[in-house]
Amino acid sequence: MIEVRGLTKAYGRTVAVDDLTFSVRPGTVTGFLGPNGAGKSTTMRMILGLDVPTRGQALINGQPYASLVSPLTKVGALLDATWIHPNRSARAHLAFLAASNKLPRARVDEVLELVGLTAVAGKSAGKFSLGMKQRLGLAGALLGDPEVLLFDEPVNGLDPEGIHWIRTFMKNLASQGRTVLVSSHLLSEMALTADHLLVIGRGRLIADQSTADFISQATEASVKVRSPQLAELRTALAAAGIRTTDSDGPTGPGGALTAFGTPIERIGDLAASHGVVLHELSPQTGSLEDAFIQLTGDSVEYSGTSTPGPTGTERTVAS
Ligand SMILES: Nc1ncnc2c1ncn2[C@@H]1O[C@H](COP(=O)(O)OP(=O)(O)OP(=O)(O)O)[C@@H](O)[C@H]1O
Repeated sequence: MIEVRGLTKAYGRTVAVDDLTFSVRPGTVTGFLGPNGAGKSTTMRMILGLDVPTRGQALINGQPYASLVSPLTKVGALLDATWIHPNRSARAHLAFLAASNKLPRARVDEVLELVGLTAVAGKSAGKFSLGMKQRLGLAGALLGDPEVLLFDEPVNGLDPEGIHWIRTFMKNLASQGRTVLVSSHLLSEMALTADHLLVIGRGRLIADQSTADFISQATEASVKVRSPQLAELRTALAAAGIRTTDSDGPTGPGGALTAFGTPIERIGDLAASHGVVLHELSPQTGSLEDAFIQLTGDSVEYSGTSTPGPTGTERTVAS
């Protein structure tokens, strides 16, 4: 369990983290989201005792990091996978970590096996691909078999297979009853990985709720309907006071509409009562990306226009 109470960090006049209070519970993957510069890394660094809070505190299983005995057995972290001695082999890197934390040497081969690096354990880590470095970073985080794990952007730059592997790996760690906090900008990936979300903007807490609630609260549920009798259906829905839009947009092939604010059963019943044939009737839920943009819009420190500037480059304006 991670508990953060009134956590604040100011760098001169910049308040990077502003009075954050939340708990990260065991048994689930908690996603830590926020626009660039929101304060995610600073928060993680304070939880891990790498930065000193200006105010407030962060506790791991009831204790600040600094007072943990054998901290690697309580909390493991992957903050920067490229932070490896380039000439050291994966096994030597982990053996060094194990020795400096008085952890059993046998654990090195166990964690290499867990992350699938046994076959390359003798190779220089400097020659590893980014995906292999991420696996080595995970192995380091798991060396002490900790209950609490923090991962900062663990899937950054990985290919789809690597992303899938890390997703499954994190879900497994949570299902073993561990506390897993993971930050990422890959929202479609976080929607698949995290059951719970902490969302921050400009250092402040915006949301602390289940991923499903976060999405449904910020986006409007709707129903997509495809029919060869679209005009009749549109008229029938309008007569029933149901708002619709053209699903395929002005340039699409037509034949489908989206109806808002009405249960799917009522749409189906109305179509049947007007003798309208349906080829599709499907519920549409908003995406995590839609919800994120909706709820963090005011917290984005630097936003770009989507219109290229006169030289063809994107204009960026501070909001
Ligand atoms: N050592 C530092 N000195 C001064 N300012 C800092 C320092 N570290 C972070 N900041 C500032 O604190 C704010 C939060 O930064 P932080 O890296 O925690 O955000 P983040 O949410 O992790 O961002 P990103 O998603 O871009 O990695 C930013 O305005 C950043 O410029």
